[in-house]
Amino acid sequence: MSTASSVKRFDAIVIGSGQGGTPLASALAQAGKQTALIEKAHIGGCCINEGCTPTKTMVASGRAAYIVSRASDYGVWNLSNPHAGKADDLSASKPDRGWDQIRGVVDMEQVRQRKRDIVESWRGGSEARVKGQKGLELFMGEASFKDANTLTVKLLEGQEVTVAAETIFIDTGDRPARPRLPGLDDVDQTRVLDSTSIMELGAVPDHLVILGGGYIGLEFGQLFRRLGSQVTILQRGKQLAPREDPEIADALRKVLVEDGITVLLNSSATSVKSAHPEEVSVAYKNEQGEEATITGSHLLLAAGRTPNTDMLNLQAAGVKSDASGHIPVDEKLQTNVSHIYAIGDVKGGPAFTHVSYDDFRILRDTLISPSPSQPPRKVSDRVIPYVMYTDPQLAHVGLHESEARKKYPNATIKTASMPMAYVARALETDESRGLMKAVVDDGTKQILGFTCFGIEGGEIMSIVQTAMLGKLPYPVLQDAIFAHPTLAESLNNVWGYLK
Ligand SMILES: Cc1cc2nc3c(=O)[nH]c(=O)nc-3n(C[C@H](O)[C@H](O)[C@H](O)COP(=O)(O)OP(=O)(O)OC[C@H]3O[C@@H](n4cnc5c(N)ncnc54)[C@H](O)[C@@H]3O)c2cc1C
Ligand SMILES: NC(=O)c1ccc[n+]([C@@H]2O[C@H](COP(=O)([O-])OP(=O)(O)OC[C@H]3O[C@@H](n4cnc5c(N)ncnc54)[C@H](O)[C@@H]3O)[C@@H](O)[C@H]2O)c1
Repeated sequence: MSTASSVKRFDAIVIGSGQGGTPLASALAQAGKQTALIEKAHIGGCCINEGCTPTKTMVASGRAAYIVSRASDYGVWNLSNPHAGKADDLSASKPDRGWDQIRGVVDMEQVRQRKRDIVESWRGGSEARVKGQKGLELFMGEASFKDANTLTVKLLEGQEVTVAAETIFIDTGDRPARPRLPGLDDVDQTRVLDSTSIMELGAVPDHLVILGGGYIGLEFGQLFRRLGSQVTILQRGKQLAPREDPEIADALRKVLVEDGITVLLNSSATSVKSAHPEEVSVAYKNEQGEEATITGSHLLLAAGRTPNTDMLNLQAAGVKSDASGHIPVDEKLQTNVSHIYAIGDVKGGPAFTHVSYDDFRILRDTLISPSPSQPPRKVSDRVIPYVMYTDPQLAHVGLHESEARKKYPNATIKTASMPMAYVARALETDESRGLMKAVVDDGTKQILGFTCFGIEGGEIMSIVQTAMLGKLPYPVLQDAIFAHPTLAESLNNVWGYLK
């Protein structure tokens, strides 16, 4: 290993090629700032390589398997698997929905290859854009602070370089958390999966036991059920998706149970062991407080994520992190050291690609091209939507009922819940599971929050989000002409259930 004696100086350094860091580095370079982008693994960060893109690509394969399993519901023979005979053999009327047979017709290697191809093409596109950007130098290696303006980069090829800048942006994201469970390190590690390694499986697991009932546990749980695995989800809390409205979370649980997933609530894992080489067992405290054990072929760890700050040597720069390792920031994304900013998941709070990208926009509007007429937006100004890609999707924007009542104690808060079974388009397509729920201030008629747990819930939610952005009162949607029979048309009716 050789150490470079000189320091390479830049106007700005971005650490991490995540969803905010990559466009930020390009925007800085385009604004004439000599910029360094340091990335230790691959361009595009988690979203493109291990997060949104690969998971949603695989979820599409799961959806195809689901539709095949339901072919007879639509009066269609199972063309994908002529050996199975009439699609009736896989019909929804069977208690197990024919999942074992589906497993027999799923080519997991092809599912994986389709995912790899899409990831590679997205990553390649991002890489080409970064490498083609004038004024932007890419360092492939791991960065750590030497002092508040200087970083050491351990390049992937082995050498070290030292870089320095007046302004530094941290966009290092997070990684799967590994719970401290006795026995976890002693079992066959090929049977212990995280959100990255599970997408590299070449065969469908027999029985996937999932630790955690949040986004990752639920998206993968339903996906692998649809590909033919037996699935058991162990969730510590009293509901799945703990931040959601309890009515919605319960509807989600019912859908997953209907799909044949075993959901164990109020169940906290206590240890892991393996009595047989092809099995992994999780001991847990069940709802009654008794010790119980669940045994599967594989264990997916989906119990949250750990911020990538431990390797940054933040103390050398004087940057504070909190007990969880996240870097607290102010309204302008500044850390406690004024020339060092943190964006994306590493700062804590909602961990979504669109939040990291919006962090970039806030910095662009504050530091690179401020508007002469408008003050820059602040972190607290934004309303954050999100979609969990279960099927049906669980999409939400704004406040939940309990949050609205707490935030506006003197307002007349009303809520409307409408089953998706009342939506013509959902019935026609036989995809009517779930419900939508709206929260309004009935004094001002403003929409405070909206959830759609239903087919294409993300798209329906985005319509309501647009109305909220424009501060449209709900009666405007109630009386709007929507084309028939769209899913959007349901936004005429939901407000009729307000109480
Ligand atoms: C399985 C999964 C599915 C997801 N699905 C969705 C979804 O559907 N929609 C959604 O909005 N969000 C989704 N997310 C979350 C989303 O991926 C993240 O919120 C988003 O990627 C965060 O972006 P970021 O900018 O914080 O950093 P990241 O994208 O995490 O990028 C950080 C980068 O920094 C690099 N790095 C770390 N430390 C260093 C260092 N010391 N030196 C140099 N480089 C370093 C890392 O290698 C990485 O490339 C998903 C996440 C996972 C895990
Ligand atoms: N569609 C999307 O936007 C999407 C998809 C995937 C991930 N993500 C992002 O990634 C983040 C991480 O996802 P995640 O699912 O790992 O975390 P999460 O925080 O959403 O859920 C983790 C769950 O694990 C449970 N848990 C923790 N320890 C446990 C234990 N010992 N036993 C049983 N249950 C336990 C928690 O109660 C919690 O419900 C999410 O917060 C989300 O922001 C987003």
